Amino acid sequence: MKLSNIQRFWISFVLAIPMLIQMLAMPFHWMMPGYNWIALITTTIIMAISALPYWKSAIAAFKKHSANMNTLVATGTAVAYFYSIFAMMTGRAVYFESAAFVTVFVLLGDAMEEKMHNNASSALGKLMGLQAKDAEVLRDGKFVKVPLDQVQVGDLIHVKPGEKVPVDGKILEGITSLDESMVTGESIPVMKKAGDTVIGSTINGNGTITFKATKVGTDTMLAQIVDLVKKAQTSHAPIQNLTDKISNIFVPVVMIVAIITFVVWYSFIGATFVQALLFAVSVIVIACPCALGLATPTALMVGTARSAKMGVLIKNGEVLQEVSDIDTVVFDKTGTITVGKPVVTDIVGDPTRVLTIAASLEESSEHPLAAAILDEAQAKEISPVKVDQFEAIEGKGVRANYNNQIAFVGSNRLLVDVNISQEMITRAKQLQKEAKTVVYVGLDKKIIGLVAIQDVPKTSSKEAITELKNRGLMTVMLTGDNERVAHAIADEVGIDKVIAEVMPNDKAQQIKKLQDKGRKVAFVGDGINDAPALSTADVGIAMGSGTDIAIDSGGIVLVQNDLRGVVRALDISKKTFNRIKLNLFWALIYNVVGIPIAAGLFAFVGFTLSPELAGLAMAFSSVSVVSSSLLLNNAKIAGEDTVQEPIK
Ligand SMILES: Nc1ncnc2c1ncn2[C@@H]1O[C@H](COP(=O)(O)OP(=O)(O)OP(=O)(O)O)[C@@H](O)[C@H]1O
Ligand SMILES: [Cu+]
Ligand SMILES: [Mg+2]
Repeated sequence: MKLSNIQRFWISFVLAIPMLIQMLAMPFHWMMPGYNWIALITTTIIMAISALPYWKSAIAAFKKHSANMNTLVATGTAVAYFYSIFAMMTGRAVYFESAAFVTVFVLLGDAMEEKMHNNASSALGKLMGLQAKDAEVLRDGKFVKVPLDQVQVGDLIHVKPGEKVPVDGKILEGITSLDESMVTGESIPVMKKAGDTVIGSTINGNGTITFKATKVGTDTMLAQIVDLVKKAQTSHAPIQNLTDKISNIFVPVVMIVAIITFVVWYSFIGATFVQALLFAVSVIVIACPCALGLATPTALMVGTARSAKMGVLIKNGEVLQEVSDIDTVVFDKTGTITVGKPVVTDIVGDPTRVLTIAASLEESSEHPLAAAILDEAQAKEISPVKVDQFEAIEGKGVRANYNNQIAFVGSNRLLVDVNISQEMITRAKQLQKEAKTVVYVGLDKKIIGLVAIQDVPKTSSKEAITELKNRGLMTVMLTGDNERVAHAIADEVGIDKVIAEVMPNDKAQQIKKLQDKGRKVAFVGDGINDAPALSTADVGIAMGSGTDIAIDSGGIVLVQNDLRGVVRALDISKKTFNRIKLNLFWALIYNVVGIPIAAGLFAFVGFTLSPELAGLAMAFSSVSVVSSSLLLNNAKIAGEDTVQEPIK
């Protein structure tokens, strides 16, 4: 049977109670009958079930010629324990309580960490518990209730007012509002209609919908979020390497200091062998750097869980640490700053002719601009005609044979060797200044018209960018679109710098350029075609799209398609990382101050620490570090509109 740290703590604690009573009774000169034997037996059990793992780890480290925190715990407890056995056999005073209490106190820190871990995962468990138990699924022409695990991709599901959406899917019929706060952190219900995606475990408002299941079981968004947060919580932050390094130097140094303490007290000051030994043991115990070991993981655990509740998924500790150094945020334009749903606003030239040619060519394109043109054609009841030799020219447009003539639709980069009227050029510039993307439609080496397409900024973009600028960050827009359009949109949302007319493949290169200038860059994109840019940046922030959050290239995934998530990600990461630094500082300071006291430097003013008091002080430092991490739950984060239930 393997005991948990919490169990080991309680067993040791209960067993140590007789020794506690004896310690408290000491000033009254009361001696527990048979105390030595009671202490021997209880301490032996405590050593066997609670201290042994520390000893084993210390021995394993010793064999590899290294030392760790357990080396200190093991040495301290072993010295006190074996000396006491020797003392008992030779009729001297015993110090079993030192060995016992130090073990209890070290375990207190470990047990607290375990408890915190359990709570964090049960909070995640609660998130999973939000799932519906069953679903009303269409089977053999009728909607019937089936258990959740029998729902399959493609099933048609009926959701009534107030019910939970069982799995992820796409609405086929009905209009409703959904409370998605449990997944996205957004407290305002979201309107949903046919064609929109729904997320499993969200709560239906007062409409009735029928939707088609697209993701079930472990593929659902909620399952993915839980998975991601779990991984993040057990991940490593680079600053931890520093902790390990400190421990590596620290432990041998402490052992030497302990030996010096013993020698000085015994040989030079003339203390008894036992007194000198106790000073040395106190030094070893108070130096135990377990608070140092708790500083990073506990803060990481709270920080990542907290951010997940706000719809910001930070993949690991390394990302969290990187984010706190960021000084530049680069945004993709389409779909990131803008809504990503471009609409045709103006047509220059013969509208029917221009749209017919444009739509015929765009039919084979997957570009968002193509979708806008096709929507417009459909609205005007213009049907595309078949073209041949279709060719997509990346970052420029499309070309094809239209009625045996070469036709193209695209940016001004395609305007080589073609005739264009001065009037068209002027109109194009004008439209671009209105933040509209101009697409030229050419036929047989002549521009026959323009299509102006607008993609408006999201309402939240300006606020988010202002917040980022308030925090002293430089904001940059990166786009394949025309310079004038890019500037018009940048001005609208307050972006500092524009890098326009960038070929899709060069986006990563542009980020590299900024990095070469010494900038620490975060790139925000939709994760669909900006994977290279996302992975080149120091931190890649991928905007969630629909129900898919398994975006590999981003270090951070925003569940909501909203730039305010970037601000939150930044704030939480900074706060968590600062907390880690504060924790480390306290853990270190505490050892620096504690060791001289334990070594008896203040004995001349009558101030000394017995090993068990040193153990108590050490436990106190662990407890304060854990509490400090928990306080992250209460830290204020910008834009947090709901009162969050803290994760303990
Ligand atoms: N299928 C297309 N139809 C019409 N024009 C196109 C097409 N593909 C590209 N273009 C032209 O090339 C330009 C650059 O395209 P690209 O895909 O690189 O960037 P974008 O989607 O406009 O902007 P962003 O980089 O912000 O996503 C577009 O602005 C447009 O003028
Ligand atoms: Cu410790
Ligand atoms: Mg694009």
